[in-house]
Amino acid sequence: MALRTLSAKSAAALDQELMSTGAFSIDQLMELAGLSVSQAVFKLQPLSKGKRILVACGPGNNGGDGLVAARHLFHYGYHPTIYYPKQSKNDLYQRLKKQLEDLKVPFTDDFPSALKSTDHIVDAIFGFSFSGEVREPFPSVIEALRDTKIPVLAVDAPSSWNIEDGPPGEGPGKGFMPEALVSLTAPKPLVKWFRGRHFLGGRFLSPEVAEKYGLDVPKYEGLDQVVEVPVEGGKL
Ligand SMILES: NC(=O)C1=CN([C@@H]2O[C@H](COP(=O)(O)OP(=O)(O)OC[C@H]3O[C@@H](n4cnc5c(N)ncnc54)[C@H](O)[C@@H]3O)[C@@H](O)[C@H]2O)[C@H](O)CC1
Ligand SMILES: [K+]
Repeated sequence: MALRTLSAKSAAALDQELMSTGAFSIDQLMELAGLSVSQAVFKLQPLSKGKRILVACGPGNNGGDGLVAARHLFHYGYHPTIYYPKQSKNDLYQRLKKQLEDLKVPFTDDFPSALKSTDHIVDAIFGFSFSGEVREPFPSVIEALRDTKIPVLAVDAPSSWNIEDGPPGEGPGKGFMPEALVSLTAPKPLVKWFRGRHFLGGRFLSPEVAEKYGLDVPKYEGLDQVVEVPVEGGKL
């Protein structure tokens, strides 16, 4: 049975509730999200299969999840490289960036070259607040993600997909189908169109909040922050 999904509006409302009555801070939520992303990478791309991970980060919190994931990946023994062309001045992102710089994690402006020397890609460009047509400088990046043979893990949404209606019928993201997706807290409606390996992260929700939003909480194993879940029509 397919997991219940959360619309973009409900996902934003849930985050707001977690940060108000739930008493979480944005830093905590992003840290947990990024930790889940890093564990999904570990499951898809064990160190023995290649350590070079290109993390493409967008301007919002989806990009922040990517920055956090990169830090964890460094400590697991991977060699992350960051593409982060639209950097926010916000203190949270600046601190995440500083933490990576202190680890000597490289930042690159040259996405096509970075793509030639990586084993896996994390798409942390846009999440549930994406809307409209992809604006510069991201169209060519989305096209490259669409065309590459290197596996891509999408964070919360394949970037450029409409959160409710799924893959775009035109534009750079037309035909973009990442190998894997890690949904944060709950899958978004776009998951209906997704064909690939699907992970869920969010092992911190209280039973009350899960019930209020009608969310399924699958069984996480051991210390895992992600669990692999079936895609619609697929089997595990
Ligand atoms: N619940 C959790 O586990 C958490 C998930 N998190 C992640 O946060 C994103 C949502 O973050 P938000 O900042 O609201 O938005 P996005 O990152 O999706 O994008 C906003 C960013 O992108 C720009 N933008 C929007 N549309 C376009 C466009 N067409 N072209 C170019 N740029 C565009 C917009 O201007 C903003 O700058 C969620 O998916 C999770 O990944 C959090 O970490 C909290 C906990
Ligand atoms: K994404």
